[in-house]
Amino acid sequence: MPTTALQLSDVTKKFGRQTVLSNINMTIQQGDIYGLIGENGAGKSTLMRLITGLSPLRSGQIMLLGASRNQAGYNQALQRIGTIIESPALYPHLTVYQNLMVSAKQKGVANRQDVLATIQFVGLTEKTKTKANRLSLGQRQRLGLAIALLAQPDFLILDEPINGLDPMGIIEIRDLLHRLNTEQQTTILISSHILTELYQVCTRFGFIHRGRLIQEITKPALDAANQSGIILHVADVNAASEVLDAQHIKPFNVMNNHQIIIYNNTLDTGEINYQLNHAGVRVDDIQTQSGSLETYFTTLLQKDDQKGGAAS
Ligand SMILES: Nc1ncnc2c1ncn2[C@@H]1O[C@H](COP(=O)(O)OP(=O)(O)OP(=O)(O)O)[C@@H](O)[C@H]1O
Repeated sequence: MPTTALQLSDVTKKFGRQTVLSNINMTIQQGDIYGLIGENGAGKSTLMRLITGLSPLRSGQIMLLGASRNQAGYNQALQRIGTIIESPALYPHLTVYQNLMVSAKQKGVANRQDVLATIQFVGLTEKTKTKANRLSLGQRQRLGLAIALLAQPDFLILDEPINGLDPMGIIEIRDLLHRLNTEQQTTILISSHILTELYQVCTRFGFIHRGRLIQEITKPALDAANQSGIILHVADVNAASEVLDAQHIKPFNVMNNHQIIIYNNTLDTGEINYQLNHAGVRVDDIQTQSGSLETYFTTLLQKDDQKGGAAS
């Protein structure tokens, strides 16, 4: 039986009259790398701030590593997590080593060897004596990650940790997270707008839209759902939809004025092309492809919008 690392039950958050999070129910098992996906303003950071105690919880329940958000034990649970929420808070005029030492002292884990080992782990050994304000954005992100890792957390909560990194930097952070997860069984909650990257890193996904968690799905289930897709570019999506309906070609989704996705790439594209042409619908392009996390996400949002979903 997997052990639950984090459980949110009916978590709602309001700023004034605006409901920013609405009845969030979310589960992260120990060992998960859980990707939190949502558009700008969907509520990802707010959720992470609630979990990490940076924002008061007034409605709902959060259980973190067995401790309830409303009880004293929660502070001990928080000591077992490492976080990057928004930009890592660094002392610009202190060196990499000094920044880490300050944090290590605050966390009660100040030990020169451990600090140096953490610097090495995130690939900053050459920058040990460099001041934080002389680091590149990617190096600052890595320093932030090093600070999060100092107390050897069981659980990492990372809000946009690969923001602004170059491709090599992204790969390095990906490897690092994989290593933490496999070698130290660290559970990870991570948000990013770079969905191709999240897809590579995560074992589960949660999709948040306008403050509601509209779906949680494991990577294998996502792959299964994503397996097939025929992308049609047509002159008239309404006419094309009628033909697809009439021919019982389904399921499909109209993506925009010119694009339809048929979620079944075992169908014969030549036959579909023929049927559409036969009905007088101009087909500009037709191709099969494996679905991406991005396609899955945008389709999910569109379906949710069609249902009229909103937090308030
Ligand atoms: N302190 C605050 N006071 C009032 N409104 C806030 C506050 N913090 C966030 N919000 C609002 O809550 C909503 C969700 O913001 P949040 O930062 O959680 O989104 P996000 O999903 O992290 O977005 P992004 O991807 O852009 O970082 C937004 O509409 C935002 O304006």
